[in-house]
Amino acid sequence: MITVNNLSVYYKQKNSTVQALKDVCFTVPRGSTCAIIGPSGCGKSTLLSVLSGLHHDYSGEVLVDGAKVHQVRRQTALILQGHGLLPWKTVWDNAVLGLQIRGVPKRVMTEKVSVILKDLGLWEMKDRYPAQLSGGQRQRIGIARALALDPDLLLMDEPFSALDALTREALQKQLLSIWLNNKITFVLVTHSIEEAIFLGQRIIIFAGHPGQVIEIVDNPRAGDMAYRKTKDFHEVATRVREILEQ
Ligand SMILES: Nc1ncnc2c1ncn2[C@@H]1O[C@H](COP(=O)(O)OP(=O)(O)OP(=O)(O)O)[C@@H](O)[C@H]1O
Repeated sequence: MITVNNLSVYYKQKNSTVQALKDVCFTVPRGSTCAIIGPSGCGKSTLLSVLSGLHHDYSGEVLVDGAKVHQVRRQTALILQGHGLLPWKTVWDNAVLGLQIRGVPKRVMTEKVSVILKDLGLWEMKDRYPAQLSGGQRQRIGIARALALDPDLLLMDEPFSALDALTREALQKQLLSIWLNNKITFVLVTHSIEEAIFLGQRIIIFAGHPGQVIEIVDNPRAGDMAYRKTKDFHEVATRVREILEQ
């Protein structure tokens, strides 16, 4: 689904240039999950901007579904940290926003968003405003809005970082069931080793300034709800921690 070859990104400022990524190479198979982890400032968010088509000033090759990424792609959804909710709109109005912008007929929109809100446990609160919800519920509206667009690729930038541990685990599981039911490809940027291992079948470890890939760990058991409590899980966690500490 994703092929990245020798990707380098520079941010040009008035009097200087910052290189954010250097010679990044990796692939993500269709329908699989991938976690991107690395220290602050190593270019993870920049990578998501490139993959989403928001940042197209790069060198190297970036292909999504076989096509070069040079603009925002219709079937790619991006969920950012702040979830981008409009505070003056209700849960329902926030969730249908993307479909409204695309001019989807009201009946189709209502059917689709109703199912998604029910699946995500947001139906009862559809007339509330974001300020009247918990952090986890707000994050789920962001996910609902993204899913309503029927993406085949879901990109997430630290979606659960502001949540407490239990809410975070509940949302991780919810994300996995969405993935199991919809078979979309997802790429998640995270600072949490646990989260990367629970959710990422491929874990891409970044380091440095400019950011480079230092290791790619295959983690095929990600996606199994019972994985977190296994010995394998803790072994992979130790390995990833050692690589990050190098
Ligand atoms: N618009 C910009 N202009 C100039 N430099 C930028 C810009 N955006 C990011 N950078 C720089 O590019 C590098 C990578 O930033 P990026 O936000 O992609 O890292 P990150 O790994 O996502 O960081 P964090 O984990 O802290 O969110 C950093 O050195 C950052 O200062």
